[in-house]
Amino acid sequence: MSSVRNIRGAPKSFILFISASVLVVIVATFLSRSWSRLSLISSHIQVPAVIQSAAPRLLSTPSAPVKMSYTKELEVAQLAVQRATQLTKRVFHEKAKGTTSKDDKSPVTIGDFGAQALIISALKHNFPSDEIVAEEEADDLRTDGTLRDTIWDLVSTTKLEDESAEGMLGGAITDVDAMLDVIDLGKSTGGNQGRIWTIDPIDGTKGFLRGGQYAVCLGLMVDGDVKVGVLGCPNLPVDDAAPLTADIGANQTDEGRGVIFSAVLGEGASSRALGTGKLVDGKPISMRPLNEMSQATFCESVEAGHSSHGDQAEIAKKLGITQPSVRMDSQAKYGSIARGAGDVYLRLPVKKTYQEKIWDHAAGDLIVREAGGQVTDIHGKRLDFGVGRTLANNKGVVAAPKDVHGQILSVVKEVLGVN
Ligand SMILES: Nc1ncnc2c1ncn2[C@@H]1O[C@H](COP(=O)(O)O)[C@@H](OP(=O)(O)O)[C@H]1O
Ligand SMILES: [Mg+2]
Ligand SMILES: [Mg+2]
Ligand SMILES: [Mg+2]
Repeated sequence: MSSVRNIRGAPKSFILFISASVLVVIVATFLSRSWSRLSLISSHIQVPAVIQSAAPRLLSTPSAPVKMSYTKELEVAQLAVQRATQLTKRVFHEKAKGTTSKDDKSPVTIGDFGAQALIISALKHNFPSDEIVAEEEADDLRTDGTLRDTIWDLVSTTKLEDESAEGMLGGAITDVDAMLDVIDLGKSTGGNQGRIWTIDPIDGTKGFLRGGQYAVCLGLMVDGDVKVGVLGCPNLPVDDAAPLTADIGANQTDEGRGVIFSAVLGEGASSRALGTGKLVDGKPISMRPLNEMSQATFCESVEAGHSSHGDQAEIAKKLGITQPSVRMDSQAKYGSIARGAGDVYLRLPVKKTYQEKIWDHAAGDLIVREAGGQVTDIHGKRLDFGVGRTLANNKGVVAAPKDVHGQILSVVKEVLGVN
């Protein structure tokens, strides 16, 4: 009796509060059941395969997330390349580039050494047991104090503007001796076992010195197969649709220039503006469809000593191509055809004995293949990155859209007289 009397005697506001709470519980229960039913239905909806492959991140359902491979490797590689280009851009705009000559008479600058130090330091911080095949070594810097100190000056003052991005790369190298040791970590002999990064800190050093195109290149091979490729091209237009030219104008401004191309095996290729801090968003790239062979734009090296201009011109003529080729230094050629600014990249041997270096091709080869292209040597063999520091099993390069690669290759073989 007394309890009934208590409820009856309760204030109106208390009764209102209890009723509202009960209502909230009922509504919440209903919503949560409907949501799980909705999730169940959505997990049974079949998304067309073509859409799934184009936008795996967007269409992944909570029950079956699409797994992206090498996510950390890709992010570290892109940030490391972005940081290294900060250094190379400083040197590019300097008159004195600290150029010396290597044993093979090819040039190397303070930019090459500095970029290699910064990239290896980032890789070692994140993937300490991975091997590295890099172009440069520190021998000359150990005997030339002035050169060493100039490079240390650059390396110790180059960092990404975003703290978390810089932190991801492990921050600064501790001292000048550590820098020399870091540069020399790139001496792996390569091969087809395990994880091996390959670095070209400045590809197209001659272009870099001429005020032309160059690229900072990084690739990850696993058991001899390239899985991740990144190219930083500070002097190419950001705009994927910009007309193809290697020229950057007389006043060499950075305005509207600087692009990173990247690819992960099986996941497509993309481009994004080269920044100074965090990575900006990228967008997918693909080679352009070539309806008429006569309309194709060919890319080739500026240096006649690196690729035969005469053979290339004869091949183009036989294919009915009338436009002159676009000459461009570095792997910027691979990036340019991958985004459809050009169509075909030919690298035709000049010397029979020359072996192409893996760092000159690893990233570009993957980026073009992931953008819908095919890359082979002049015999039609895939580039083999698993036989050491050079492409000892290959001669030259033929990179073209998949559907016309065979047609171009047969003319290459005919002109060069090879099988
Ligand atoms: N005789 C030769 N044939 C082919 N490539 C050569 C060569 N001599 C040097 N190279 C390579 O050509 C690269 C530049 O390529 P490109 O002509 O497409 O710009 C150089 O890279 P580095 O500039 O990193 O040394 C170097 O490794
Ligand atoms: Mg070189
Ligand atoms: Mg190179
Ligand atoms: Mg180089």
